[in-house]
Amino acid sequence: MPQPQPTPTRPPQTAAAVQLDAVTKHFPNGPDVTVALDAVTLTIAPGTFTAVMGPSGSGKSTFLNCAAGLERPTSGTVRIAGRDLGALRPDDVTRVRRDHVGFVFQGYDLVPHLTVAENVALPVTLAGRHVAAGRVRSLLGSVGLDGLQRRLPAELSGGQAQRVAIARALVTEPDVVFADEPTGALDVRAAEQVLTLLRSAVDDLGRTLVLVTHDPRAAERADEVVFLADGRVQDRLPRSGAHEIASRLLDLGR
Ligand SMILES: Nc1ncnc2c1ncn2[C@@H]1O[C@H](COP(=O)(O)OP(=O)(O)OP(=O)(O)O)[C@@H](O)[C@H]1O
Repeated sequence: MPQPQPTPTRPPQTAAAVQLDAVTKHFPNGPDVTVALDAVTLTIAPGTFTAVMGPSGSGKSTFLNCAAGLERPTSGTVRIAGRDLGALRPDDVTRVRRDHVGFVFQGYDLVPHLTVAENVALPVTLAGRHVAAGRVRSLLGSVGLDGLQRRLPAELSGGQAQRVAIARALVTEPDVVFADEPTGALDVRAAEQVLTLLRSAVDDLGRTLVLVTHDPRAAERADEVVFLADGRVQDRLPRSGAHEIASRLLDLGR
């Protein structure tokens, strides 16, 4: 008689790049509680670009911080690449973030005394690994910054600094890139360049992008726009023009 074979252990199935189930986040507010997120359930498919919009105070940054594993929800579950962050020890959450997630923020967040090349390599060097100089050069080339690797952040324009931040977010080949208002401080032309780069990270590299923005022109590049209001998902819109997105946003405020 053939013996039954043991079931092979498989890595977790990752039909979703990011999965939020009933995620709630409360903040103490004097004697009261602010409900920043209220039972948010959302699946973000791999290789897609999702824009998150909503009025000020609607919970966008809290959503991003919880979805990226930077903040722990009060209740509910967040999965990145199939890993339930709430079930992991803090060190393991850090490892999931390091291995699977890249970040781009409005303020670029470059280290001022490190060169452009050192800033790009930082997520890898912080993890105790080495990144080949050629890889950093080619990433800088792909964001249009050939030849700037020895500059310091203070010697860059805002658009250049944000492109360095994008190269840094991509250096670990993350599954998901979270971006919080990455074009908020840029003029129209630099913003267009940054959005084109982020879009191509999705289309050409297969990354998943989750972008918080107030700008309908940024959101019109997304495959889906998720509208938050009062900490809840109020509306979703498949790829749409800036006018349609702006009018949905206005409707939320009514
Ligand atoms: N650390 C905190 N402590 C207390 N309350 C907080 C904290 N962070 C956020 N909040 C509150 O949670 C709610 C959601 O805030 P959040 O920053 O997520 O909104 P947002 O949509 O990103 O706003 P904005 O567009 O103005 O940046 C707000 O009422 C805010 O005051």
